[in-house]
Amino acid sequence: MDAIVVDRLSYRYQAAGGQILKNISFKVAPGEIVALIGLSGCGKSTLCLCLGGIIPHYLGGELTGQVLVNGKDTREYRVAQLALEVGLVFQEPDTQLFAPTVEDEIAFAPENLCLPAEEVGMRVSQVLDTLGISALRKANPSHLSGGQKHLVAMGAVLALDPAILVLDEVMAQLDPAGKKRINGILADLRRRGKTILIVEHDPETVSIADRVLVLEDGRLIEDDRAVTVVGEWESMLRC
Ligand SMILES: Nc1ncnc2c1ncn2[C@@H]1O[C@H](COP(=O)(O)OP(=O)(O)OP(=O)(O)O)[C@@H](O)[C@H]1O
Repeated sequence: MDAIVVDRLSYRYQAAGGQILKNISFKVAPGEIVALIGLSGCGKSTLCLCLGGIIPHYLGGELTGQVLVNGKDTREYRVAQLALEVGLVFQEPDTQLFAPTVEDEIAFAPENLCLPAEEVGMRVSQVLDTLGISALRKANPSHLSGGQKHLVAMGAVLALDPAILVLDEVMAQLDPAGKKRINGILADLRRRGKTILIVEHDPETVSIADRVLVLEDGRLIEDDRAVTVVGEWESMLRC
């Protein structure tokens, strides 16, 4: 079974305006890392919100076509149920972080599932270790750098152990060393069987990806192996 199936997806926000996503179809196999690139405003974040069910459940609007995550139609499952399948890390980590410490932040979702305290503690330690942020355990998330906040937000979703991760520009605020570190983390997560869709502006950051999807004005214009498309994309940017 494919991890993600997007079939003829079109979407228009509730507010007046045109279609943001236009007849998009693609599939992602389990364990694949797929990069989604495209110019600002082309609809990348909107597509991420569709994958997590935030669209249409919270934002309404007009959605046609189908989105399946691990076989679940996002229209038929609640966002909380979908969160067990898809971990969504938003572009602005501040919208996701609210707890007084990093460990509370990461513990929040598994605690909400009423998992035993011992299991929650184990998940928190594992996630901190995977992301290399054990030293930040007692830190206040609001005092961290943008890049560290993204790691904590990623930790909060990884604590639910979803099979699919959707990362919306988590590397934008990182220096080259930080980007390299995230690429290492993604490679590690892939080894553990996770499927990852990562949105980035900068094609350089998607070197880890098996495939690149290119979105232009709400349309999927490329779905190809990374090497070819990144080369073409870079030349487009140089024009
Ligand atoms: N809640 C909303 N209501 C109405 N229009 C919206 C809403 N959110 C985004 N849009 C519009 O949808 C279009 C696509 O936005 P989106 O954030 O998905 O693009 P993006 O490719 O992720 O851009 P960026 O790379 O700058 O984050 C934009 O024109 C944006 O103004």
